[in-house]
Amino acid sequence: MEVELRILDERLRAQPPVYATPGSAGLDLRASLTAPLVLAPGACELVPTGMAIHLADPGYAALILPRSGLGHRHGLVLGNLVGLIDSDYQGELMVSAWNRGSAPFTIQPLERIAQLVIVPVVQARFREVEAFGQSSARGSGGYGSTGRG
Ligand SMILES: O=c1ccn([C@H]2C[C@H](O)[C@@H](COP(=O)(O)OP(=O)(O)OP(=O)(O)O)O2)c(=O)[nH]1
Ligand SMILES: [Mg+2]
Repeated sequence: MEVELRILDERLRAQPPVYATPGSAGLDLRASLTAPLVLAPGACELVPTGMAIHLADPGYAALILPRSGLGHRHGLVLGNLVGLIDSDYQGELMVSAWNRGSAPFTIQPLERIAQLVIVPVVQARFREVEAFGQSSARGSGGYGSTGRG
């Protein structure tokens, strides 16, 4: 699949967004910052990535996810938990960087802070009904209805 990409931060030309390994699902996103950004414990800041994509096809979306190492070891996750990039969004990709940890975390300029995963999407047609046409094994059971363990 080919996706249009705009580089908004010229420094990214030396470090373009690439899949780190042939099997990588995520494309690392860098912090388009000119100075280090200190995130106090609990702080959340919107960080630009210096790039924009246009998926164009409503059959796709992109998700912004935390990087595992930063999230687990340093508490750097996302203020929106997951970022959803619509196929018609053409603006700069933004990362809601949230320090959920107990120590300050400093984001360095151009540091890889999150990752982008492109996923297929189904836009359904919804047909209103009075009752569902088929019963299912689960029915309306949820929230632990199948028990624990
Ligand atoms: O982490 C994120 C999440 C969203 N976006 C951009 C792309 C997305 O297509 C747009 C809108 O996101 P969303 O629909 O999740 O936010 P909203 O609060 O519903 O805004 P809107 O009213 O613009 O749809 O913002 C980002 O750059 N980063
Ligand atoms: Mg929205």
